[in-house]
Amino acid sequence: MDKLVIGNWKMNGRRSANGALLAALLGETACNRRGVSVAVPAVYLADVAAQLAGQSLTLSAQDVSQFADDGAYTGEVSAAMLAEFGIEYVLLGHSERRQYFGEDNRLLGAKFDAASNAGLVPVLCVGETLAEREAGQAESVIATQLEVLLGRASGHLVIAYEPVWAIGTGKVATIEQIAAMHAHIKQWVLQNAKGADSIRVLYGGSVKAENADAVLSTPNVDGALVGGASLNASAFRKICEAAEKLIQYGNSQDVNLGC
Ligand SMILES: O=C[C@H](O)COP(=O)(O)O
Repeated sequence: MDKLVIGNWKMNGRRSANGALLAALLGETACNRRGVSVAVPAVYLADVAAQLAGQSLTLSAQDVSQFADDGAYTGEVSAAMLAEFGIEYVLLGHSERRQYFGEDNRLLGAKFDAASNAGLVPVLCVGETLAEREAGQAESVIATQLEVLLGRASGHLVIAYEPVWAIGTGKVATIEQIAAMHAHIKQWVLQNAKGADSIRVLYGGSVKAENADAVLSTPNVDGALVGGASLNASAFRKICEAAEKLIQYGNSQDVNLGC
């Protein structure tokens, strides 16, 4: 059973510290393997791509331009440019980008198409705020965010469920909350986005070394999107080890949704 782990560095890093962190991760078989990736700030892509050359740990991006073709889009980074650096996954619609940059379904649809057409694997991030959850709106909010996939689902979909109230707070969602929402997401995709060959749903929101086993062994959790802990080699290694252990021994609790 695959357990994808993506470390999202967010807007963190300096060249020397990045090199030391990656050197530590590359020395760990649990981290330097297919199924583990680091999403780094765009300015460091060349550095990191060079250091990861020939390694199994892969490079991912945190965003991509909605404009597919080169042109007068100051400050943007196109999917074709990312593809030149061997990018595997590209995060789309992270809650921080929705919050600070107003990313909505229309924009994310264009980003999704640009990424897919360039051969990158989009990771569509969805998540509700605490107010939405407390109002009983969590599943409807997620369903609305998933509508980006309408007419676009094909190949191997990756979705990251990241309850906004669990990001960076140390307040990880309960296993029951995670299990319920991951099943909801997979059912929604099965019913509304029938073109998908497969769907993986990652959990993100205060995943740490101490909770990784429980989170990753939750039904319908296919991996983790890790923020803060990905900046610490020891913590990230322990999360990757938890994922690797489950790959070896399997996790047959997942609901078979036939996709
Ligand atoms: O992309 C990662 C998520 O925002 C989770 O971040 P966190 O692990 O620091 O809570």
